[in-house]
Amino acid sequence: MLYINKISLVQFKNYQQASFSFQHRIVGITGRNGAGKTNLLDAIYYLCFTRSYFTSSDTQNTRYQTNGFRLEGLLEKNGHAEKIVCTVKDGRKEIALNDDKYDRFSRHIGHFPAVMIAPDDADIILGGSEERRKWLDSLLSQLYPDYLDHLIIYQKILLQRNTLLKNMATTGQQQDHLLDVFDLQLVMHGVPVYETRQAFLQTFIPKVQQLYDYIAGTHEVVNIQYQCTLQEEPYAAQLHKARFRDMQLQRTSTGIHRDDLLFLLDGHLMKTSASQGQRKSFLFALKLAQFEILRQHKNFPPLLLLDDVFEKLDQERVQRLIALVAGDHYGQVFITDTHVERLQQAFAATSGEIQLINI
Ligand SMILES: Nc1ncnc2c1ncn2[C@@H]1O[C@H](COP(=O)(O)OP(=O)(O)OP(=O)(O)O)[C@@H](O)[C@H]1O
Repeated sequence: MLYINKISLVQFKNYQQASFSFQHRIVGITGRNGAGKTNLLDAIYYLCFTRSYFTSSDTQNTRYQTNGFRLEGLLEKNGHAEKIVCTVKDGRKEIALNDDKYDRFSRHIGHFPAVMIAPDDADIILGGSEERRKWLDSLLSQLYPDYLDHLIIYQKILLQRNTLLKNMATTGQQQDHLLDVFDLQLVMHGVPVYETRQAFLQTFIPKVQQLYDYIAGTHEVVNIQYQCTLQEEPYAAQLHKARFRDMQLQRTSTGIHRDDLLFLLDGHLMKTSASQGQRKSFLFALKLAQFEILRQHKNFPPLLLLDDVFEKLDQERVQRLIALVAGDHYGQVFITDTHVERLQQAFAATSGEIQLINI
């Protein structure tokens, strides 16, 4: 099991200094708009992922007019006490697990799995392909450390290759030998990422379908189509063929950095055809399926961070969601709402005892 027992925040977003202790499996966080409910969930997320769910800029995570922040979490994982400390000062970040500093933050990913469901998630459906890759990468990185390693190296090589293409255009100097080296490395690290994404989606889709039917309360066929240029022909051949075009474009036009996922409902593209309610149900199904996969893989449930769900779903669907997360195979659940009574009422019908924190 994974529990967070206490979190302390110093100069994190709107918090000057605060700590919160969590005694129950279900924790309700209430407070007026802008009180800092989402920021508290994000602090928990930060300790698990070494970054905010909402922004990659630590300046935005640092309280205005200060030069850094500190987060400390006391957790319990499978009976062992764990302490995570993250400090950011003058742009320098350090993360330590049980007082041991990480050389590479990516080593932390996957040890403290968590799933966040937040209002901005609609971008996964409505936004560009980058949003969908970001979501998929975050999930697969928690499952497979190798995946994250390949991805990090791939992105580094991609950047170098694109810089070379630009330099070649500026100087007029052909550097085929160097391009050959980059291409080889892109293949070495891109193909495993492609294979992992492809294989994962096969097992993932049935889970999303099952959860969609449950949350929506009706059956519509859900599908996720993986789109990758590597499906067409071997990557090495593709890079070779595209070299002239890449030189003209001054960027790498083929590879897993261009992948996309098509979300379909009854065969129609969700982005353009689904109703708002259908999209919301799908997002919950997607995130809860993610939770399910992580739970099976880790042998314990991840932390579940539910932000503003009452504003997003109608009462019937909220009640089905609450019944699900209050059940035994869910672990610690954090849920925010502006209305204390609404939160209490939602859990009243379940056996889950709720701790309420008003901020
Ligand atoms: N870097 C920062 N420094 C200080 N305050 C910040 C910083 N970033 C955000 N805030 C403040 O945090 C508040 C938003 O907090 P948060 O989103 O957690 O509120 P909330 O309780 O979830 O609100 P809602 O109910 O509207 O969703 C805003 O008042 C915002 O000005």
